Amino acid sequence: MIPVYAGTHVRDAEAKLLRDANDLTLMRRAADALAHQAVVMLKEDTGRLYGSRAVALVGPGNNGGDGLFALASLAKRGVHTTAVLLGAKAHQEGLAALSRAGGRTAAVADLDELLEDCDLLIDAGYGTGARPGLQLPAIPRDIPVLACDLPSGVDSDTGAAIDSVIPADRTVSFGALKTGLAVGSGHLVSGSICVTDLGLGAALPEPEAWVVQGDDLELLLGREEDWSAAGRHKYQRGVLGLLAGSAKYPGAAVLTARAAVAGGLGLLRTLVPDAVATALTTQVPESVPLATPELTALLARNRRNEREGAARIGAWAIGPGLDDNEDTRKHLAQILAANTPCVIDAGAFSMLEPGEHHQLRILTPHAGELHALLAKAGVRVSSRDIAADPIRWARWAAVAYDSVVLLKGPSTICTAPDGYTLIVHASTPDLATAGSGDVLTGILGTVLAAANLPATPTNKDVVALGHRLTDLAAAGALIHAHAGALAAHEGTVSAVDLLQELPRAGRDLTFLDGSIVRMSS
Ligand SMILES: NC(=O)C1=CN([C@@H]2O[C@H](COP(=O)(O)OP(=O)(O)OC[C@H]3O[C@@H](n4cnc5c(N)ncnc54)[C@H](O)[C@@H]3O)[C@@H](O)[C@H]2O)[C@@H](O)CC1
Ligand SMILES: Nc1ncnc2c1ncn2[C@@H]1O[C@H](COP(=O)(O)OP(=O)(O)O)[C@@H](O)[C@H]1O
Repeated sequence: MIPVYAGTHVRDAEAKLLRDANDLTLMRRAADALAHQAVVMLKEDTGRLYGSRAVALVGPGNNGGDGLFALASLAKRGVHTTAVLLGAKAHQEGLAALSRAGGRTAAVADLDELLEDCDLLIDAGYGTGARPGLQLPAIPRDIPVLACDLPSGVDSDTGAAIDSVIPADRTVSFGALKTGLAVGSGHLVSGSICVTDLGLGAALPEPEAWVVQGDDLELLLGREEDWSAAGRHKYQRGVLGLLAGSAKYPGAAVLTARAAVAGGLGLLRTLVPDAVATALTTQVPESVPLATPELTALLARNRRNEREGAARIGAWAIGPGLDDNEDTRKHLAQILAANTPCVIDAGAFSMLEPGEHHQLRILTPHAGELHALLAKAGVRVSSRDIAADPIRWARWAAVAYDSVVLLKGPSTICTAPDGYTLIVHASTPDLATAGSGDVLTGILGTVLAAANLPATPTNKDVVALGHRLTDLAAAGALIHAHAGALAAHEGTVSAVDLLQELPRAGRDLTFLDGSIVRMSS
């Protein structure tokens, strides 16, 4: 897992470490790392370094300073370098270094002409010190872009980006991975990220979150595989209850059920409306229907916390395709009252109330659903605001609903009520396809059922269990993302494609495209 820090915290840590404002130690280290990546990109794109052309957008602060020192180092290696000054002032020592190395400066008015013959654009306009109101020049899409610390106009604390942001092919981030590069638009416009260690170490506060990597799966699942695992019977491998589907959305229940079964579940018990029952039995023959009278008896046993056996449902997956009506409200109330760990999605949100409870819950909204959940809790925030600061609003909902929240999107954010946060990067934009979220709910249900969590956590272990639940949520998102990567490898991705890749995804998760952030020193 890679720790993530708010950009302003990294800036504070850098300031703490420097003896005075004229100390250029860190800036030189940052500029060296930037120049190194520029060399790599120029060689990759043009096959040469000497005689190639690099243009940098240079802002008035230290970010611009990094860019000027990096250009100077490129100029010394035979690259034609030009610094386009965005503001009235620029870093003085950086300008002097560039001039000594034979580089030149130009005004924004000259940019279009310079870009006609340019092998690399370095975006060293604005970094962690950017304030709202920036406007950047348009850059043709075919020019490779290297961002200095973060693409200009990305909020390093939240990931919000201005409309004129220049998407980078690569970003060299200094000191630590910043939140603004890990989530939101910032993640989408930063390309491949390389983090350069500036030795900030103890000057940094606690990380704000962690980005999960493919090989973290076992750690997150916390599976204790000993010799007895092979001797487990199906009830010990996990029994999941499913409350899902409606005449309007029968497919959602089928997708969730199929995902749960493909994830390696012991047994699936299904509570679905008649309109869905036949489809479910035909398409998921492994599932066993659960009638209403049997549900009441089962839940009574759950309340007594009997550990295993056919009679116990270890976890519930609730919501995909669910209709808000009297029957489902009754069933939902019964299930929630039994305090079994559960994952709650989609159609169940309209029937959920904020407030405290004694149950381990994972809520899995997308930004639109989070907006509605927060509105019900008295918090007025638009889906757009949520996309601009997803960690903040996911945390609000986790507190309001006393639940782990898994906020879906290009970066999936899993957060516990105490603020513990994990980020899972999507492997492919193709994951945003109808039914993909239903598949995720099935995966999460299976992960929960297999985890053998206590039905009623005591106050003492509520924080630890919140973290465990967050880890499991991230594990589910990771498997989902990896299934997406495998399916995308074959072509475009549908929810059924994801299902087909699930058995493999859980097993061979060693890397995830798009989630790898390289750390260098
Ligand atoms: N603090 C340090 O010790 C280090 C900082 N480094 C670099 O320094 C950057 C932070 O430097 P700064 O704090 O100087 O901040 P920036 O260089 O990110 O931006 C601040 C400058 O931009 C101007 N500015 C910001 N928003 C504006 C707006 N909307 N319109 C017009 N002008 C605007 C400010 O007036 C100021 O001159 C980091 O991102 C990183 O690139 C690195 O050199 C490593 C060491
Ligand atoms: N732009 C995106 N790139 C990658 N993954 C995305 C993107 N947008 C959404 N996702 C993922 O796609 C899935 C969609 O879930 P959801 O919106 O619930 O779909 P549905 O309701 O149709 O099943 C989630 O796992 C989400 O994280």
